[in-house]
Amino acid sequence: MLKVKNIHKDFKNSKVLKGVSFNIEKNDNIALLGSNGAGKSTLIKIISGEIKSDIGYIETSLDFRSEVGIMPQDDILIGDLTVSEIISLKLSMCGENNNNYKYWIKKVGLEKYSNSFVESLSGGQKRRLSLLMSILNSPKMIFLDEPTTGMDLAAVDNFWGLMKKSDFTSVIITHDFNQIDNFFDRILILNEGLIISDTTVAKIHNSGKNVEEFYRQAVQGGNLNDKVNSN
Ligand SMILES: Nc1ncnc2c1ncn2[C@@H]1O[C@H](COP(=O)(O)OP(=O)(O)OP(=O)(O)O)[C@@H](O)[C@H]1O
Repeated sequence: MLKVKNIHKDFKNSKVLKGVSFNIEKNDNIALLGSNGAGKSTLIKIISGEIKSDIGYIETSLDFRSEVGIMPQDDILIGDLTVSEIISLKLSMCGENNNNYKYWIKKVGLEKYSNSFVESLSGGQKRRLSLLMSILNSPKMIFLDEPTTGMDLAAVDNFWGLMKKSDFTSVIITHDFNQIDNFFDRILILNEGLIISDTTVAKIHNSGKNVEEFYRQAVQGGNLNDKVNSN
């Protein structure tokens, strides 16, 4: 569905991405893992077109306006609109005029805030609204950058429950290792500007590890694909 080809990105003298390549196939649920500052958000911003790469390109036949949903790390919302106004705005920007959003607004638990101003929402409610904005037109593929940050426990549970019941092809940046083994089927680890591991959760489990153990070893000891694949 989408190919990431040889992406390089420098900021001033710092080489953040040094040749990142991978493919996303239909129905993949990919956890994009890496330490703070590894370049995960930068990669998502390049894929979504928010910033340009220095070298490399993205190949896809998907229409980013209507078929791809992006939830950035920082909420990009308009405070002096109401929740229902910002939803209508987003739907018209996607070229949509349907009632699908009524389904999703309930799913993220914001239905009673329809007439509230966005600026009056709490941090966790704004995060839920950002999530809603990325999925309300039922895109084929979603990129979520640390979606559960700031959410309370019930909202976090609700989020993972919603993801499990939905059939988005997804790439999610998360540090929530409690959920990774249950939800994702594929793991990408970004380390020092490169993908050091692109493997399946099934292979990790077959090697007798959980994803957290695999991740810790990968970032400490380099590429573990071979070790997992040989088991
Ligand atoms: N606009 C920018 N100008 C200069 N440096 C930047 C810019 N955006 C990101 N960086 C730097 O690029 C590096 C990667 O940042 P990025 O936000 O992509 O990391 P991340 O893996 O998403 O981290 P985290 O897990 O903390 O969110 C960091 O060192 C950051 O300071």
